[in-house]
Amino acid sequence: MTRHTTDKPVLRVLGAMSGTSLDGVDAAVVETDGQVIRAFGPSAYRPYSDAERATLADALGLWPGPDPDPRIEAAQQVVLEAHADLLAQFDDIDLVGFHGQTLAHEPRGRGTFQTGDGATLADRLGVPVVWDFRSADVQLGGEGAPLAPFYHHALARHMGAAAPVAFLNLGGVGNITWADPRLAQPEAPGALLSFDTGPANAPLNDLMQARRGQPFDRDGALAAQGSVAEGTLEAFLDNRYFYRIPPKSLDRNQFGDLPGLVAGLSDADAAATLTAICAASVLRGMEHLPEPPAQLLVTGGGRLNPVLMEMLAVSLDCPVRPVEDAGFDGDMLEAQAFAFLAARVLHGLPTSCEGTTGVRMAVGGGEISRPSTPARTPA
Ligand SMILES: Nc1ncnc2c1ncn2[C@@H]1O[C@H](COP(=O)(O)OP(=O)(O)OP(=O)(O)O)[C@@H](O)[C@H]1O
Ligand SMILES: CC(=O)N[C@H]1[C@@H]2OC[C@@H](O2)[C@@H](O)[C@@H]1O[C@H](C)C(=O)O
Repeated sequence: MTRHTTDKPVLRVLGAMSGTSLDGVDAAVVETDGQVIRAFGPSAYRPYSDAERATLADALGLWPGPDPDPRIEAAQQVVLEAHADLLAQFDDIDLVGFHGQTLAHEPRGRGTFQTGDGATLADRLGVPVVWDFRSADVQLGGEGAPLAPFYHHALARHMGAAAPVAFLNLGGVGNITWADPRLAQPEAPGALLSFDTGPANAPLNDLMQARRGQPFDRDGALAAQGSVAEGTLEAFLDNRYFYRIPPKSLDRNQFGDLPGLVAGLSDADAAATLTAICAASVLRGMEHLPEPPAQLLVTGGGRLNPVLMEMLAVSLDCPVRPVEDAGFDGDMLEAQAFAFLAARVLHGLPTSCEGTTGVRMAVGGGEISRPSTPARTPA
């Protein structure tokens, strides 16, 4: 499919994201030339089974070494099968953007590691796959994350925004993007600033699993019954991460054992305090933005938590809204981002820059794997 909007062909790209919450794989189609969003296509979700999630959780924090590690191999297999299963359901796809599952992230140390073999996936699907999006950025001195900001910039322009917009993603970890749509190119100095804000849902999920045997605090129901332990919150906010100048990024468990920090509290107070820890991290992050945004658009599962959204709304000066208010899909926005980024990689365009990851020069990260045998054409 080759329709032209700018100087690059518009492709029908399928993006897939397996996030830090370990809940499942999101997949979504975007029609794009990597610069302009032509249309949003279908999407689908494939949850991990409890056994698959346990296999992934077992491999968190592991790095590939000289000898194969069976825990990493098992995680890689889970990621491959879940993606092959889900992505095969889509028709007429020109290109796949495959994020994989982050197992470890240490940009100032050992690097960044997303498990998932794009070459095998390309063979299985019979479609070219762009993958390993983060390594090149880290190799050039960047944080390797967040990478959705170039897509956020395209969304801000797509919605016709005339003033800076902030996008807040509340997944397992939180990240924020300040995007100025008045600048046409995302890599232009001043067009973007982004960074990870702190822990978002991951510690609350871990608490719910440990204390209630539930995967998350649905609708903030437990937190709504509790009170925030202000001393614990203050102690948490002492962390030097909040004083670091962005760009900056986080590993899922970099703040240590947060459920342990609230161990002495009742279930409800512990949930309220971990929810407040997420909101307060965002407030700290907002202080680093170049100027207050006209609005804060919230994506990711945390936007569905009314207690968390209320904590944000009462403390911020700008309107706080779910991305749906701007016509976007907050469940699929990151999968769409990796579709958009895949198109950029294929077209030789950058996917990160100094304002998004701190990388020295704008870089297009991602390996392109083409199927080694042509796709079967139906008889
Ligand atoms: N109705 C709800 N009420 C409260 N929390 C919710 C609700 N729905 C989802 N969540 C939270 O959102 C999480 C999933 O968010 P999301 O799918 O954005 O994460 P992810 O993509 O894995 O994360 P990341 O962006 O860190 O990679 C769930 O684990 C849960 O904590
Ligand atoms: C290393 C890594 O996988 N980071 C994820 C994680 O989940 C949220 C936050 O931490 C963000 O930095 C990033 O994902 C999003 C999709 C990003 O790169 O924009």
